[in-house]
Amino acid sequence: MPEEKTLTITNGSTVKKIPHVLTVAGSDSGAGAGIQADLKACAARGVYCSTVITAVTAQNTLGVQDVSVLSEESVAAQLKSVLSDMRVDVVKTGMLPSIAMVKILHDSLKQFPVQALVVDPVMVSTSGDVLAGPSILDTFRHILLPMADILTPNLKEASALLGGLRLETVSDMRTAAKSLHDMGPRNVLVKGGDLPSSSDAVDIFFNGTDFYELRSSRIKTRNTHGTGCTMASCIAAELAKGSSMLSAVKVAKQYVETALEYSKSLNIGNGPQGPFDHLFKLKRNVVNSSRLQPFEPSDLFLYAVTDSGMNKRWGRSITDAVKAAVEGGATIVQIREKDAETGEFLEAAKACLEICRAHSIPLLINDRIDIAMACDADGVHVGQSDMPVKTVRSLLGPTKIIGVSCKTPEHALKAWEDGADYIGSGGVFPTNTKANNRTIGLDGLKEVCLASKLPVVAIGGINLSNAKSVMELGVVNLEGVAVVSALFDRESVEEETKKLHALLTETAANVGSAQLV
Ligand SMILES: Nc1ncnc2c1ncn2[C@@H]1O[C@H](COP(=O)(O)OP(=O)(O)O)[C@@H](O)[C@H]1O
Ligand SMILES: Cc1ncc(COP(=O)(O)O)c(N)n1
Ligand SMILES: [Mg+2]
Repeated sequence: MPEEKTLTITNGSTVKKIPHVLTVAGSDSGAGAGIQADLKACAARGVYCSTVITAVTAQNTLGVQDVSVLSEESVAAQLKSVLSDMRVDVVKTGMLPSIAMVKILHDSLKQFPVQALVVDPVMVSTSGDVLAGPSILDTFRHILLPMADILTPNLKEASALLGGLRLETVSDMRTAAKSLHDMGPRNVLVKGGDLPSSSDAVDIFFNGTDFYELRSSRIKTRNTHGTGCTMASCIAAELAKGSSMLSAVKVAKQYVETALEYSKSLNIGNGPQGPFDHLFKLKRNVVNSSRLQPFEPSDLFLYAVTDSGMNKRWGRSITDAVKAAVEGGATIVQIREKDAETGEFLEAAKACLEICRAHSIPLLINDRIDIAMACDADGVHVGQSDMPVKTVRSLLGPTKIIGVSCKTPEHALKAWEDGADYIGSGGVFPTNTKANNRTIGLDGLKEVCLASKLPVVAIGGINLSNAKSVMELGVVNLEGVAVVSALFDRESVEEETKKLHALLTETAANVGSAQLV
């Protein structure tokens, strides 16, 4: 995951830093919500998660059968243990069942300040069971809300905090977001999962100045237990990675939607509200058991992109070209056929897929989502003017790899919000492979990498004589180089790939021992 990559040198040794969220919440024995949802959501987002347990609930898909509230001393001790030792970036709160616990949290955060506090004011479970009684409302209003960087109530919680205000429309949700903001939290997200009349799942985000209406399709599923906890944890995770608040909220919404879509027909328990699968990404291609590993940023190390014109010039078939690149050490292949007949392209893609599968490396298709779907390729690569990433994601499902070409930090941020897996950035150097392609240079590449939340592969005019200068940038998120001419416009594709692989390996060894910026 890209977020693990900040390397720091202390006394000559290399230390890995991982963003860290602490959740202060209740345990759910059914593991759909509460602490268990928080752990899974953070794991799915590549963030470390520590836990302070406030209560132990006996819960399943039918409802809440029992609640045991932990002692205040235990909660205070857990908070001290984690906060005094473990460098927490963001704290997320869920079930806080007593006034004293809110006060203890307040005092702990005064003593050990963190970068942000995400408050999910859990009061009533979706099954209708009370998790924190109305006597806590004043403490929430006067102590908890003013501490929050973001407050994420559902409709019932927003209504309770506002003294029973009726919330039935999106316009009511805006009014509620504004009134809650007046109580002190820096940002408010009123979640509309339970909005009765809406065919979309609509949330309202308010930052004190602007309102944002965040919409996703409403997934038809019984498996929505834990959506609120997951949403708040995912926001916390993205904030811990350094994201802005609006971006964190958008990513969290997209993540919940994708997880629900992927889990819509899961069947766990006999009750009306089931849990969903947070770790759906780990299941990539398991069904076809052809490529068991999920996408790894290191797959981008030596990225071979085929070119139909070059293959023609050298009298090679696409499959011969791909086979040579793979045998020379390419770590991922993209087939880019701008003028092939569809039937012919599909047959070639199937043959290339077999070669790549035999070597356990991913095969992506440039632009042609239909071809990728037809041959069950590992994913696609799209440009800024091709099909939008969100649409591609909905067509290909959550587990396929989606790459997108980005020239600016804004492109990079959007790619991440829309659910891409990596970005290609360039042209780094001038190139003849693509007409009218603006060169961004090493400086432009560096700027994109620093802004990106996704792994980056550099592309455009990269060859044996300049690849070293690209990798020596030593910038975070830069995982490798993508090459066209330097491999495929040559006599021996395999030899050229081997040479480039050796050069990249040597450069990576030198860069790896220096500090990343
Ligand atoms: N069926 C659904 N399809 C898509 N998104 C949903 C669905 N149900 C809830 N959500 C989303 O999940 C997040 C949690 O919202 P909600 O379920 O209202 O909170 P809570 O779980 O705290 O009651 C929100 O972003 C909401 O829009
Ligand atoms: C221990 C615990 N904490 C929170 C919730 C809320 O669940 P949801 O995320 O569906 O609002 C829950 N049901 N149990
Ligand atoms: Mg919910």
